[in-house]
Amino acid sequence: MTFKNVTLVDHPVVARDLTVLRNCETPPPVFRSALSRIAIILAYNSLKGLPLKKVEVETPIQKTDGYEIDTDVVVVSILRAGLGLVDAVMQFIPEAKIGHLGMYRDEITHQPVDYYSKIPENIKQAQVLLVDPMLATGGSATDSITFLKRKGAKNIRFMCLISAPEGIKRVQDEHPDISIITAAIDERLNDDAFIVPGLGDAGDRIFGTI
Ligand SMILES: O=P(O)(O)OC[C@H]1O[C@H](OP(=O)(O)OP(=O)(O)O)[C@H](O)[C@@H]1O
Ligand SMILES: O=c1cc[nH]c(=O)[nH]1
Ligand SMILES: [Mg+2]
Repeated sequence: MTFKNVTLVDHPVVARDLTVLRNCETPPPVFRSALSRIAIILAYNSLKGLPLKKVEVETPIQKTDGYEIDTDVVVVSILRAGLGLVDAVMQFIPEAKIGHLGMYRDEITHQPVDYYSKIPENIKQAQVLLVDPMLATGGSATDSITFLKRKGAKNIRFMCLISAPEGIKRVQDEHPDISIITAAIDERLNDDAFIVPGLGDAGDRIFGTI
C-alpha cells in the first residue's frame, strides 16, 4: 500500500532498533536508548526542507555565505509517549519552543480523552512538528491536529515511529495537508485497537508502567 504525503524512513539503524523496540523482552532503559536513536533519524527527516535565510559569516580566513533557519519551530508532544521523541528534535533546533497535549485513549471506546494543554504563542507562524510514537486509529493525532489548527497553526508535520494504515488514512481524510514521517507502516489494528505487530503500549514501555 502506498500513501501520499507519507515519508517512510528507511535506514539500517532504524531497522535494527525497531526490532529492539518490538521485542517484548526489551527492558525500559534499552527501549529508551533505541527510541532515542531512531528519534534522531526521524527528526532529521522531519526537518528536511525548512526555509533558510542567507547570511554572511566571517571565517578566520574571509567572509562567505552561510544560512540561518528562517522559521520558528514548535515541537508539540502528545503525552505521555511523545516525550520520548522531543529531545531528538531539540538537538537539531535547540531554540524550538515545546508544547504539550495531554491525551490518553479510553481503554473501552479507544477514543482519545484530553486532560492538559500548553501551547506556545508563536504556533501561528511556526513550523509545527507534532510528535507521538504511535499512530493507531488516528484519533489522538487527528484531535491534536484539529486543536493546533484552532490555535492558529498553519504548517504541521506529524512525526511518529509506527503507523497503522487505518491511522494514516484517518489523518489524511481529515487533514489532507499534513505530512507524516514514520519509521514503519504495520499491518493493521487488532480488536483492542493496538497496532499489529506493533510494540505494545509505547507509554508503558518507555516509562516502565506495565
Ligand atoms: O491513534 P490512537 O488510536 O489514538 O492511539 C495512539 C495513541 O495511543 C498512545 O497513547 P496512550 O493513549 O496509550 O497514552 P500514553 O501515552 O499516556 O500511554 C499513543 O502514544 C498515542 O497517543
Ligand atoms: O499499539 C498501540 C496503539 C495505541 N497506543 C500504543 O501505545 N500502542
Ligand atoms: Mg499508552
